Amino acid sequence: MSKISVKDLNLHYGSFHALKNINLDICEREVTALIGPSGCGKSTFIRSLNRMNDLIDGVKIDGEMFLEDQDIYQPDVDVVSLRRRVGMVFQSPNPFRKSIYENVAYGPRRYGIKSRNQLDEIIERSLREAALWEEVKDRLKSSALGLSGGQQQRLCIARALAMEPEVLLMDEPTSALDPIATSRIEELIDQLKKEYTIVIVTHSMQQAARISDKTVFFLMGEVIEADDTQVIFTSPRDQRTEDYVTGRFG
Ligand SMILES: Nc1ncnc2c1ncn2[C@@H]1O[C@H](COP(=O)(O)OP(=O)(O)OP(=O)(O)O)[C@@H](O)[C@H]1O
Repeated sequence: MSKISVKDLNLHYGSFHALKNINLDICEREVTALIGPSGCGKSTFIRSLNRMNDLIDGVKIDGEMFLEDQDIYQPDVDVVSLRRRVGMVFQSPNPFRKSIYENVAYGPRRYGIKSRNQLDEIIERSLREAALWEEVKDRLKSSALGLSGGQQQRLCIARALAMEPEVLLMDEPTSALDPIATSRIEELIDQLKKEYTIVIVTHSMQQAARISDKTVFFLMGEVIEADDTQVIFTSPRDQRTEDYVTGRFG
């Protein structure tokens, strides 16, 4: 079932046409990988899924983007609650200069949850879901900055999960991590897709092939091909997709 449906989406940064007529469905409880060469618009597209581009001066966006039955670009949409439904994890782990506990409690507190018991429950659930609980349960009050890079990234995932999102956007979440930390995050993504719809930008073809159900190939602001990951990597329809996934791209 389609969770997000994008229709004729165009995005301009000033006079630069960064996303060109994008039409795409993102399925519920699947991992969708966005691939393509540097500058093709992957980050721009993933940021448009929770209106993060609204924060940039001079951006113009046309088209429709439905999250279930709501067009998220309608003027009456509450962007704060949209970002609650569509959470985001960034390229470099960016925990706050606070304790592990307070990092995860930050969002729920801002939404007015004050009860210690309720917060404790949210923190434990989120850290468990992010496969970090066992490693940190005895030092929840210690600084998040004392964690390893991979643990910090799982903490950022826990922070996003604390808001009970429906969709999780991940922009190159493992590019700053070593292979072991990367494989832990990949295993985690595989678990999380049982409950969440996940969209991930990756520069690694192997990663896209390993973890995603669907793959979308972007080139110069256009979607060239979107299909089952297996199809994209074994029998793509477009020559440009084939050239890219086989590493022949100039
Ligand atoms: N804030 C901005 N203002 C103007 N142009 C921008 C802005 N952000 C991105 N762009 C341009 O839009 C195009 C797409 O950029 P984007 O970051 O989405 O690409 P990408 O595929 O994610 O690249 P990479 O893989 O290198 O991260 C690029 O040409 C980039 O220079």
